[in-house]
Amino acid sequence: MAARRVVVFPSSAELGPVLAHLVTSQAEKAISSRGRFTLGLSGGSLVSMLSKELPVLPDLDCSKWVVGFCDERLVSFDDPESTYGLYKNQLFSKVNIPDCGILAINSCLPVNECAEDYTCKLKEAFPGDSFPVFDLLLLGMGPDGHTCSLFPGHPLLEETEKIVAPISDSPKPPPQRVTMTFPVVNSARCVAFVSTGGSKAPVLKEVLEAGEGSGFPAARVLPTSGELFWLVDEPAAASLTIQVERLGSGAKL
Ligand SMILES: O=C(O)[C@H](O)[C@@H](O)[C@H](O)[C@H](O)COP(=O)(O)O
Repeated sequence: MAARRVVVFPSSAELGPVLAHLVTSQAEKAISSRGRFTLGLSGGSLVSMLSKELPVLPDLDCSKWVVGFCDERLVSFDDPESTYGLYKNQLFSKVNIPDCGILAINSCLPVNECAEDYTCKLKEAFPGDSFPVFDLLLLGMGPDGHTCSLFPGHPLLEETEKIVAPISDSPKPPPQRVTMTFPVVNSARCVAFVSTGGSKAPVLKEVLEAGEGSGFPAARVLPTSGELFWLVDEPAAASLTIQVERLGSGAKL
């Protein structure tokens, strides 16, 4: 595994622009070497952060982006709980990602079929990869240590074969979701967690300081050969005793 970087910002106001720069610099790198940029999005506070920061970047060109979802709630796209629906209204409407470059679930299907359908879409978008290799996955972490829709103690944590798994007993509503599995997450070239707020402090300490032994799903995100960033704010970092980097808004990672 490549080295992990834990970077602490005074608040999410300083973190946002640095995250946007990470996204665009990974995009440039990917497009110049492979002709496209594959990005996996998560919900939560990432939606508003990315929607605020990306569209204001001068000369942002997303015409070669392919965007998937690290997990998705199985609700219709016009439901306020739909991660796709939120991104559509807040981000996709403002940047030029081609419609064919957005890999969304089919929310009309029952959960098992929905996961199979999304698996097919990912396989088509990543021909030849046994697990899709995304250039960048953006992840959040809940105060319970979940990431994607991989929840503490859930059997899906042990999934080794599927690319996408259905879940119908999510402890966090809505109960029906589809999620990328750890083999996909850990195949990515770069993974960046964004975690802010004091409610994350105890779990962040466990995840970063006890690692996999903590048992928290977020601690199992250890890209096999990719980079791993933890971008956090001071309140989330309040209990950390490990060495961290401290950066402000003009910084580049
Ligand atoms: O599907 C969900 O229920 C959310 O998307 C959830 O998984 C979220 O990503 C994390 O709880 C982190 O949330 P924050 O980004 O708000 O910290």
